[in-house]
Amino acid sequence: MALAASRLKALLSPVLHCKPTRLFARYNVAAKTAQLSKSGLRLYCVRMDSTGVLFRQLFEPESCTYTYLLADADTKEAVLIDPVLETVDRDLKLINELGLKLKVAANTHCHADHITGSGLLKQKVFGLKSAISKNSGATADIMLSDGDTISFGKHSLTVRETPGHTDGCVTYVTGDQSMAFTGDALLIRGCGRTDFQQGCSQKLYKSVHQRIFTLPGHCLLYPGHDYKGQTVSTVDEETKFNPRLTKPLDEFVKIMNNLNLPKPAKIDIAVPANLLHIHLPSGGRRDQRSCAHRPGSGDSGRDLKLINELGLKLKVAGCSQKLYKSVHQRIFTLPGHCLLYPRHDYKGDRLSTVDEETKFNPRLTKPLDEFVKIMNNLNLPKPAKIGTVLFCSYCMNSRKYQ
Ligand SMILES: N[C@@H](CCC(=O)N[C@@H](CSS)C(=O)NCC(=O)O)C(=O)O
Repeated sequence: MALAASRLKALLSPVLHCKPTRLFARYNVAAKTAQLSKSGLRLYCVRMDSTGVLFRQLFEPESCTYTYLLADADTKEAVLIDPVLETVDRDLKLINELGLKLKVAANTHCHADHITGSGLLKQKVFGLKSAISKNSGATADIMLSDGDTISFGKHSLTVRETPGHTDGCVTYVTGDQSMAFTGDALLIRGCGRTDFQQGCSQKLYKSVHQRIFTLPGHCLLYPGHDYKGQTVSTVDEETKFNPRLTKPLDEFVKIMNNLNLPKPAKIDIAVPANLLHIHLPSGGRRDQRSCAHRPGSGDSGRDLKLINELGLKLKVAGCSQKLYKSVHQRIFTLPGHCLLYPRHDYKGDRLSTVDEETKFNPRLTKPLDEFVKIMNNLNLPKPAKIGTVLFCSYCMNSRKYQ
């Protein structure tokens, strides 16, 4: 019993050791053992202050990602920061159990190591809005800029742009500046890597020093990941003990240039999926072509293995009916003289016109049923890189997302 109590105290120390400011004296802090993972015991924190912010820190063990749930205890309006695809059902169960109304799924950035849960959540929660920085290159219902706020009941989160790990990284700060959700800009005693996705050590250093370390010293810092079982820190702690960011800029840059971290295992899938499907079919950009241009496409065997491991169903087939409707309603309705530039051509034709295609396209001038038959009998070999490239159309077609 005594051992359990001392262990709990040790686990809670980052929270309990915060300066007991007037604000914190009002916090009722409790913690509950939540999950066991590779790296040991995990917590999720339960905090409610007298102003009525309900808070949960949730953990996804495979990518070591933290998802944060914040809600107004009176109105029950809630925001979920950085949901992960694999834990959407767990998060929704908790949200329902607590009787909350999830309003916004807010991403701190376009993740490279896991697929955001925003899209799937949008399928499951009527009226839910996704949010991400306008600098992220991704699409969402709410495209955030510095200083924007996300409200939940009488509470809000303010957006601070903190680029460096990626161009579109933001930190969400509670209205009273008692908590900040730093995504991958600042990790506990660490920081996000800067070796891909527009990463820039100089930018990251400036972001952390100017936009995070300038918050009140007692401000609790909640990172996007932790790989060692740490759950929370404070501005005071990180300005004193962060082994990278307490260094002068030139030393920081050297450290970052020599991290030699392996690429995240899911980067080839996560980045395109997150860029294109921050919100999935209910309105996201459905541009399959873009997938081919995302960095890192390559090992389709590995990607297929991962898709299987994730229990996803790869359904790469398009839908002839949808395509027919799209072309007839959205392309053939353009002016007859409109020049059409295809994405690919295998015969050397570089352009056509609406007039020409409506008259001479051997497939699309046919009635729908004939078109479907033609399409079902093309018998083309699968593109060599299908595992990587068409992951995105998987997202568009899988029943899971429809
Ligand atoms: N092994 C993990 C990826 C670990 C990793 O690279 N984490 C990123 C954040 S997710 S892109 C990072 O910035 N780490 C910084 C650090 O110092 O660890 C995987 O394969 O997913």
